[in-house]
Amino acid sequence: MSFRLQPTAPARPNRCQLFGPGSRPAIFEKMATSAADVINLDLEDSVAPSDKDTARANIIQAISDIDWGTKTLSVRINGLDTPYWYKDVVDLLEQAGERLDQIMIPKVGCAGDIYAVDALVTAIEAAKGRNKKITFEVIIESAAGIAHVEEIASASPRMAAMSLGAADFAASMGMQTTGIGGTQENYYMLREGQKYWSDPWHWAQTAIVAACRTHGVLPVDGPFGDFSDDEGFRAQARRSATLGMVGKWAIHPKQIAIANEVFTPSEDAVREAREILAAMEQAKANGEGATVYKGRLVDIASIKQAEVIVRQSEMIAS
Ligand SMILES: CC(C)(COP(=O)(O)OP(=O)(O)OC[C@H]1O[C@@H](n2cnc3c(N)ncnc32)[C@H](O)[C@@H]1OP(=O)(O)O)[C@@H](O)C(=O)NCCC(=O)NCCSC(=O)C[C@H](O)C(=O)O
Ligand SMILES: [Mg+2]
Repeated sequence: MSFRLQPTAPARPNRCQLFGPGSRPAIFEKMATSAADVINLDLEDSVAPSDKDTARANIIQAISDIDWGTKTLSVRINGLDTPYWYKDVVDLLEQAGERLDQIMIPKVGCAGDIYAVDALVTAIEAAKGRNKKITFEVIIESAAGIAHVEEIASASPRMAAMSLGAADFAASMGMQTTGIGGTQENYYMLREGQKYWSDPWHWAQTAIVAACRTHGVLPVDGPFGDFSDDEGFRAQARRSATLGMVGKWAIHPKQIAIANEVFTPSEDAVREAREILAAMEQAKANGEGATVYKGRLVDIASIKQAEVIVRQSEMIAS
């Protein structure tokens, strides 16, 4: 371990982030009563330019009027390359109640983007005497974003979460696909005439996970566009969870249950983790740093791996 200890990410459930356009207030109550841990009310790409003002007003109203329970309540503002974002921040921070937890900043390209929003948010919080400090989540969805992913993760103490936005990311990278996440037909290895599909999102996901874990930020997998493909969504979510991501977006309510299932450690996984911890306690009592569990080596690193699973399950249960 480095002399500098790895900071812990915010201890909150973040298995599923449910999105809904700010221009469609009829679904807000349904979002609030859903099983998603995080709600993302959108002002950005699911809202037409002509609807931006109405969507902003709908969201401000709904933040106070609707009972959002214990969910993390987040609003996705417009990108810093648009004429909308400053008004999103000013109106939300000046007019929305204290129930707002978080702002999602899309298409971030460098730490300076976070700095700009932080400066504006900090000034309004002070001017308005807001008691609760707003946290930030960002979307990595451009070549610049992934190239500067670590400076972005450490850009502000407000940073709480970071997602991969597969659609804009693919466009920015010039990828030959119109799919949003999942298997891409032409991304395969060929051996003895057989195709073996690889995961084109893998490298960006691991870069995000490493940057987030270095700086105590939650790494999250973004959208999976084909909401009729449950098994494709499940497979993508399982890969993300295996890599260290804590959750995934839902762009349709039917994706929520699958995300919650995948990002909640199973009873078997928790039982096994607890057994490994017990085996290592016994090893320690015997003066040993390693032992055998179900025919395989477990050692001091295994304690940390098992603790990740136990901590996740305890945090979700609490
Ligand atoms: C995708 C949708 C437009 C589909 O809506 P709809 O046609 O109404 O779907 P259904 O008829 O199947 O709906 C069934 C019931 O569920 C309710 N519903 C629908 N959507 C939601 C929702 N998001 N939250 C809660 N409830 C919802 C319907 O009202 C129906 O209810 P009932 O009649 O009572 O049975 C729509 O789902 C939608 O708008 N989804 C979110 C789109 C969005 O926000 N996109 C932005 C995020 S993805 C992105 O931006 C890309 C990213 O940035 C990147 O670059 O990768
Ligand atoms: Mg996007």
